[in-house]
Amino acid sequence: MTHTFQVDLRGMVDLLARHLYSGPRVYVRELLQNAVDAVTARQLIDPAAPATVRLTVHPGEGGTRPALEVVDTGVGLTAEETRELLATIGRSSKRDADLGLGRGEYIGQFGIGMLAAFMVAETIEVVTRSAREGSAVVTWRGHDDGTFEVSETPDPDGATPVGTRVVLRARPDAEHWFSHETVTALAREYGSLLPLDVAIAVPVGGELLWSRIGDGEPPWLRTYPSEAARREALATYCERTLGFTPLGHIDLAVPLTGLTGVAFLLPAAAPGSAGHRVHLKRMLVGTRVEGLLPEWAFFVRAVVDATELHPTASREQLHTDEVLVATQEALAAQLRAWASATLTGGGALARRFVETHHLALRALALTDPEMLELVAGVLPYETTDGGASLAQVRERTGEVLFTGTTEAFRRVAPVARAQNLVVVNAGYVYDADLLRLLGARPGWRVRELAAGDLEAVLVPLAPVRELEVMDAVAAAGEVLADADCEVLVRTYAPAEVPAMLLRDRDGEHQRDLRREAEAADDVWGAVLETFATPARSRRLVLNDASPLVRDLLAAPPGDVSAAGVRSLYLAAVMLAGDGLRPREVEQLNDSLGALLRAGLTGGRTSAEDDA
Ligand SMILES: Nc1ncnc2c1ncn2[C@@H]1O[C@H](COP(=O)(O)OP(=O)(O)OP(=O)(O)O)[C@@H](O)[C@H]1O
Repeated sequence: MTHTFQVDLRGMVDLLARHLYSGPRVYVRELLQNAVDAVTARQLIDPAAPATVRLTVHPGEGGTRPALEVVDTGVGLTAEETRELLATIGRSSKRDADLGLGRGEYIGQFGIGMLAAFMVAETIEVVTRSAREGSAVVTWRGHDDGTFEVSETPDPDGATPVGTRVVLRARPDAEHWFSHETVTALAREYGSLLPLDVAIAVPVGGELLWSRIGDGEPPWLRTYPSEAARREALATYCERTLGFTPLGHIDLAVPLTGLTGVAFLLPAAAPGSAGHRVHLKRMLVGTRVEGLLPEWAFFVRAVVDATELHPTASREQLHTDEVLVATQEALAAQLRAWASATLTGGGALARRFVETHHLALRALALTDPEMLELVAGVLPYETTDGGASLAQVRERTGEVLFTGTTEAFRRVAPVARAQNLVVVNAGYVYDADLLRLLGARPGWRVRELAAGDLEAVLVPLAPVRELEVMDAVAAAGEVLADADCEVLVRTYAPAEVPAMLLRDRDGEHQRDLRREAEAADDVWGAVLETFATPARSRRLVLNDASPLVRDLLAAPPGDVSAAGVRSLYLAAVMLAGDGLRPREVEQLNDSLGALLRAGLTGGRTSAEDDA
């Protein structure tokens, strides 16, 4: 024997309310949408038929619950259809070629919209007269316990006009969803761009006046007396719907998916995309819809309307399919073309755009080579020669030398600046990738600053001085042997910098290898040894222009000078942005202790005291 699935309506409604829709508010959208779809269907049969939707809120009085009435001049339903469509969850006339005309023209398609109404209604009454078979008026009454009744009243003279009246009576816990203000606000929010005559009754001095919902034509499609007037109207629209005054706007159009709209430039940098305001067939889908624009487009928020994109079942996001992907690609190309034209053209907007959205521009530059060259020409970077674009740096020096972190930049900047070495601070997000890509482009030489670059511009000592300090340097080298650090003396500006630590990526790698070799067993250690070169990976460059260093080099070898060398080294490590390890903290304390005691005892160390 074959059985039919039973549906627990309360359970289904609970599921919808809690897990599919963002909340009961969508019930207004579902009603509006059914009315609009019904009117669309009637227009296809009879283009001369009236096309209106009227909403009336009936406040609860004298023990009755508040109710919302929606009357449309749509296609209506026969008795058969009401049984078939309204009482079967998942059944929709809009998907089915037999029952309707396929889903192309309609907003609905899933056959669950009516259920949404049960999130707030105890009973739903539908009184309808079909445009196709209009001899009777059908009344369908559904209850939230899952039961319904249908009755038919003959109406051969057509006293009741073709169309449908839906009345929702509030559930006791949902009466607040039926206030005039709430219904008006929700209807305006969802229906502001609907192309039909949709109006809500406003009680004025005991009378009801019809107030039209929405503007009908999207503001970006209207005609304006001038480009300036259009710009202003769009800015006002952006303020009203998105809540900010835009720096400017970018027109969007993808004919393939019937998409039109505008992307508004945010007036301040945003950490990521806040989503977009998306309409499908003029009905609002959501105010924070994801996936429409590419990820790098976080400098804009868009408002669009499309006919061929598909919603998810909740109708609050877009369904990710190939149509959406193709649309996203087309929109990405339009944003890129706008950015390219604006940046090339220069001017006030281009300046504000670069100033405000440099991070987004970096992200954009990673998406295509042409944008990369353009961004390299306009994006300001901090360099040791003041603010400049990468193209300007290349022009000045033939090559772009950069530090990969801001800490590294701060460390080398004073010395590099004093030596006229132009170094770019490429420490921001995306910079490393950007410079790597740029380096691979013809005509660009891009390189991360290496220890050798700085060393090369530091002035070597005169031979006589070199001889003078030779022993002191060798002694200092021994002090720092355990830190894997070589000691050099050079003269450089500014004299206030007594020492600096130079490191190579390569050198650091060698250092790691050596450490591993020490820890590894003999065979593996020997293999690693073959890769490691004996050179030290770090170099402490003492500045012979610094009086402090000159004193240190002139001091007799011993605990005090060793403590001095150790302190300079550890200070340089900290300045390089590296934290001290526990062992190094101990060494720093020991060195400071030695120096302090020497100072307090007039140059003698505790060892000498003991003797
Ligand atoms: N105002 C109306 N006039 C005429 N037919 C209606 C009306 N409201 C609902 N219907 C019929 O009831 C069916 C079921 O409606 P329901 O809102 O549950 O689903 P849907 O609109 O088809 O799809 P979706 O779940 O995507 O909203 C519709 O397909 C339509 O045929």
